[in-house]
Amino acid sequence: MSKTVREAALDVLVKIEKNQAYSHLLLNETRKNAGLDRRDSALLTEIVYGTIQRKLTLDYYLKPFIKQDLKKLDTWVLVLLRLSIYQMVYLDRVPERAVVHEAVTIAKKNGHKGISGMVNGVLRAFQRAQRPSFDLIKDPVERLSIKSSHPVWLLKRWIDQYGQEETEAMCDENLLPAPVTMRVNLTRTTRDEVIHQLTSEGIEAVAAEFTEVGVIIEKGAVFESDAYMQGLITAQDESSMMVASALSPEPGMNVLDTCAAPGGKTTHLAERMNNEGQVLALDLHPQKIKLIQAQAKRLGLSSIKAEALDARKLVDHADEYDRVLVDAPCTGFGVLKRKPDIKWSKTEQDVTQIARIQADILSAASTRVKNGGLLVYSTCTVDKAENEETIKAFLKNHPDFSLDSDLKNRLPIQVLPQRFDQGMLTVLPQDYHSDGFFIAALKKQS
Ligand SMILES: C[S@@+](CC[C@H](N)C(=O)[O-])C[C@H]1O[C@@H](n2cnc3c(N)ncnc32)[C@H](O)[C@@H]1O
Repeated sequence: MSKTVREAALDVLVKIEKNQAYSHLLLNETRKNAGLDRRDSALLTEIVYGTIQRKLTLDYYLKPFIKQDLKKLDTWVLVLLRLSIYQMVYLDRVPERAVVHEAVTIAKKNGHKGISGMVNGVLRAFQRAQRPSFDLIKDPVERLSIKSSHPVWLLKRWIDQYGQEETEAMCDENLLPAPVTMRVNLTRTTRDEVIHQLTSEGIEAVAAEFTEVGVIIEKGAVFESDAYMQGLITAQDESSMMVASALSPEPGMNVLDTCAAPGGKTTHLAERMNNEGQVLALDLHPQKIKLIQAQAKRLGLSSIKAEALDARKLVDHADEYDRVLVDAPCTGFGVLKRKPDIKWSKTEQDVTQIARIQADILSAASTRVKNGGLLVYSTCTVDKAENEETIKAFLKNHPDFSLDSDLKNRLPIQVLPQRFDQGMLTVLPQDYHSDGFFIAALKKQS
């Protein structure tokens, strides 16, 4: 029997709550399998992401109506209440009566009469009551945490690293929908031509503001478009597009991309090189190599070669490269707009643990840079322990490398002065409404 949108949303959210899946992968799979039409598919995405994104606020709203500790509720009951309240508070187009009715129907199907009665009682009482003010929360960090639905430990780190004002701006930005951004494949077309083609296919697209190869999709199923199928565009955030500018590879060069899957930056590098020279793309996970190969094929980039390898083993290799990219695995705290479950699944210990892996990859990758060549380190996190501190520790142990202050001149945007520190750039999500990102350019002595 096929599922309704809310039943599908409940299934996805319960799995994510139990840390059994990543939201974007599970949502893609559910959208494919549940046979939902485009409208229901969009509603499913909105309910799932919205409920995860606003989890702490939703629990704050729920608490006055539940006698026991929320943690003692069955996971599916708590999640059902959260997703219902999310719709009542944040989705104007869904009538509240319909939300309550469907929640009660689902509760009846999944549980016993007592549970459906409780769900009915809580949601009806919530409907009648006034929402509690956040001003009732005395502690300022806790207040921001509940209001913006970010964990306290993460806020403390950000306030320490960026100050109160930037942290609040980052929290506000993280609650906004992420833009759908495409990169134009300049080996095949121009930005104007792509926008023209997309428009003729019924897709609303405009030139991106900060990068010369970016296109923002305002409406339409871009991944089903001919322009996408013909390899004229690739999904990529504007911040992430800056990495290729930082690395500035030239046609004919020998380039190494050490953490490459699914190939967003590898393909950008090959496009910038006009498909001349070679880009060797590595990734730890053999099953991800075919993702890189598929993208290279779709975009017509024969200069890309993809292989499985733990980048930490590069010390044992002999080849040297003009340009080396370490787009390191990271906590992903810069992409909370797109992947809100990261807020709840990652811990402070993860930051420390991943910073160690980043340092090891960077150190091994640096052995493959030619004299006078360039090494770029990037992440989609805003945590300084994974960014500036990783670079500073690297420079201490590698006196043959120095920060390349010319990075600023290669970037496609006017960088906010406070975000640039010698050869290191931090983009906060609120700066350009793009992903939070870090890029450091390191030059090896000639
Ligand atoms: C941030 S993602 C890379 C995204 C990619 N550069 C892009 O633009 O599409 C980090 C990648 O590093 C890979 N990875 C993790 N540890 C690695 C290691 N020790 N060696 C090589 N790749 C690794 C992960 O599998 C993941 O695909």
